[in-house]
Order: sequence, then C-alpha cells, then structure tokens
Amino acid sequence: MKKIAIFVSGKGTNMQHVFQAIKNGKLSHVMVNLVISDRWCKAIQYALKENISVFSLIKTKKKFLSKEIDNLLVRDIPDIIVLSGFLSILDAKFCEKWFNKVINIHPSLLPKYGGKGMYGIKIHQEVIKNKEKISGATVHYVTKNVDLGDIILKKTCIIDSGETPVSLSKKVSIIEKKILIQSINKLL
Ligand SMILES: Nc1nc2c(c(=O)[nH]1)N[C@@H](CN(C=O)c1ccc(C(=O)N[C@@H](CCC(=O)O)C(=O)O)cc1)CN2
Ligand SMILES: NCC(=O)N[C@@H]1O[C@H](COP(=O)([O-])[O-])[C@@H](O)[C@H]1O
Repeated sequence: MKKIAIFVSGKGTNMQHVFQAIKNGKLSHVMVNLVISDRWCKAIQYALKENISVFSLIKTKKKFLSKEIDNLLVRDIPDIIVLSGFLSILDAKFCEKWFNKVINIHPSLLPKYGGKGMYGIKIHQEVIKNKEKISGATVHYVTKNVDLGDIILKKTCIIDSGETPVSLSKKVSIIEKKILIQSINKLL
C-alpha cells in the first residue's frame, strides 16, 4: 500500500478529490496516512472525519514550520507528499531532504504565473488582466525555487470572451483534480 501525505492551508478541494479517488478506485493501492496544515482551515475539518493522522501547526512560527513538518513525516514516512493549496514556502533543507518526493498542484501553466505571491484567485486575475488566450494547471516537483521544479503534468483550457477570474478558477479547478490524480498514478 503506497502512502500519501497531504499538506493544506485552505478548503482542501483537491485533497477531498484524492480521498474520493481512493474510495472510487481511481487511486488503487494508495492511502492518505497524514494531513498537515500550516493554519486552521476547512481542509482540516474534512480530514478529521477520515480515520488518519491530522496535524494543524497553527502555533508554529514560519521559520520552524518546515522542521516541524519533517518531525511529523519521519514518524510515518510517506511515499509521496502532495501540496494541495498549501500556502507556506518549504525551506531549502526540507526540499533537499525530500527531493523528488514532494509534488504541488498549481492553477496556472507554469512557469507563467508562479512564484511568491502567486496563489489562489490572484493567479486568475493576472491571467485575465493580461488577456491570455489559454490557461490551465500544472503538477510539478517541489524544490527550493518556488513553482520552478520539474513539471510532471500540465493541461490547458481555453479562455472564453467574457471569462472572469471566478469562472476561470472553476474551469482550472476541474483540470487540477484530473491531473493531480493522473500524476499520483504516474508516480506510485
Ligand atoms: N519550497 C517550495 N515551497 C512551496 C512551493 C514550491 O514550489 N517550493 N509551492 C507552493 C505552492 N504555491 C503555488 O503553487 C505557492 C503558495 C504560496 C505562495 C506565497 O506567496 N505564499 C505567501 C504566504 C501566503 C499565506 O500564508 O497566506 C508568502 O510566502 O509570502 C506562493 C506559491 C507551496 N510551497
Ligand atoms: N499556489 C497554490 C495555489 O494557488 N493553490 C490553489 O489554491 C486553491 C484552493 O485550494 P484548496 O481548495 O485545495 O485549499 C486551488 O485552486 C489551488 O490550485
């Protein structure tokens, strides 16, 4: 049985999709063994309903977060770690130790619209403002250089006339779920 640890900061929509994919057989021989958040969030409320280890590091200072997370991981080492709407930047030491074990789902066609400050709806606002014709989502390995790790999967969508950041985020969200499951199947 392969083990996945998931890091969250928000609603956990992509994390929920991983749990559903396990339950409906789209992810076989896979289990989520750990969910960690860097703040209290809806994703934690969802994860607590699953019979797994859940930690919300709400009191951990930013500079100690990566080490605290590492201390939790070594207790039950996962095969891969999935960042799912996780909004803290993992430090270089963590990325080196867990090299090629950490993947991130990002709601843009990286390397465009990635990096510090580029997360959530802000990405889609920039894409629309810049009158892009296409957008999409990317799954990539996590390295110390934010959103610049090797790309695992990428999928595009057309931006329609009159598209808004919210309508685009909904379109991209569908792509995120699809390529996240495909990526996990590819790696495990
Ligand atoms: N070392 C790495 N850490 C993280 C990566 C990565 O590639 N390397 N990916 C991000 C995920 N991400 C985009 O996919 C991302 C998340 C957050 C930010 C950001 O600017 N965060 C703010 C804080 C926001 C908050 O806490 O509310 C910041 O650091 O100032 C950029 C990109 C996850 N970690
Ligand atoms: N750079 C990371 C990033 O922007 N992640 C994005 O945050 C949204 C909420 O995720 P959630 O519902 O899983 O919490 C998702 O669209 C996800 O792609």
